[in-house]
Amino acid sequence: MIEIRQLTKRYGRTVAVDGLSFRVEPGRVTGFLGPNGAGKSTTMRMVLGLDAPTSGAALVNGRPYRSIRRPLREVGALLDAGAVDGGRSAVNHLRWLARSNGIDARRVPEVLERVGLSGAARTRVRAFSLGMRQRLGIAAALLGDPAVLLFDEPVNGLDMDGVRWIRVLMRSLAEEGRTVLLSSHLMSEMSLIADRLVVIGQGRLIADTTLSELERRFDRGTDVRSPRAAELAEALRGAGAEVAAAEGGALTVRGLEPAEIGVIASRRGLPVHEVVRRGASLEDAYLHLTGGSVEYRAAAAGVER
Ligand SMILES: Nc1ncnc2c1ncn2[C@@H]1O[C@H](COP(=O)(O)OP(=O)(O)OP(=O)(O)O)[C@@H](O)[C@H]1O
Repeated sequence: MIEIRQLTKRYGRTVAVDGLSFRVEPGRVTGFLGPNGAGKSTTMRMVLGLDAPTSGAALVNGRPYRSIRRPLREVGALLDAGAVDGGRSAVNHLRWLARSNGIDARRVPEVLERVGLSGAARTRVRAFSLGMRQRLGIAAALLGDPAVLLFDEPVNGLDMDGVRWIRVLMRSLAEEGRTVLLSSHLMSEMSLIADRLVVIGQGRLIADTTLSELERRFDRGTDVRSPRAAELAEALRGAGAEVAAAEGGALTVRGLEPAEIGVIASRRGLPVHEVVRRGASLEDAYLHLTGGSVEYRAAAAGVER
């Protein structure tokens, strides 16, 4: 479990994190989402004891990171996949990490296998692609078999296969009962991977929600086309739906599933020519939530004044 309590971090006049509070529970994948400069990395660095809070607390399993005796066994993290000595092979890098943290060297082939790098174990890291570096960073995070995992932008630069692979891995880590927090500035990626979302903007909490709750809140409904649209609209409203006129004479219906719309129409003998479930636009939801909190917009407003 990760607990962020009224966490604030100032760098001179910049407030990077501003009274932030949330919890990351075990057994699920939590996405930490926010535009560039929102304060995600700063928050993660404070969880990992790499930066001291100006006020408030970031706790791992109830304690500040710096008071944990064997941190790699409790918390694994990938912050910057580039921060590895390129002259070392993957296996040597991990062996060195294991040795300096009192971790059994037998973990090294296990984690290489888990991230799909067994075949490249002896290759020097400088020859690795970005995706392979990400995998190596994840292997390092898993080395101490920790219950809490943090990944900063783990899908950065990965192709669709890489994103899918990360999704499967993150889910399996959560299913093992671990606490998994991963950051991204892209809703499209987070919606594929996370089931809970903590959204921040300008260092503040904007939303702490589940993906399904967000989909429900930002549901765009179902478009229905009928030559007897007015009668159908009345029948659907009578069943509790919210009905609006859409483009080209169609109706946009919220509050009823397509199957329910079909049943109501057929009971009334009303012909239906088309039913299209539009679902939620999570990108719209994200823009709606973070609108106004984007750093460059705030900066531009400052220039205008
Ligand atoms: N060491 C530092 N010194 C001064 N300002 C900093 C420092 N680290 C971060 N900041 C500022 O704090 C704010 C939050 O930055 P942070 O890197 O935490 O955001 P982020 O959400 O991780 O963004 P990104 O998605 O771009 O990585 C930004 O305005 C950034 O410029």
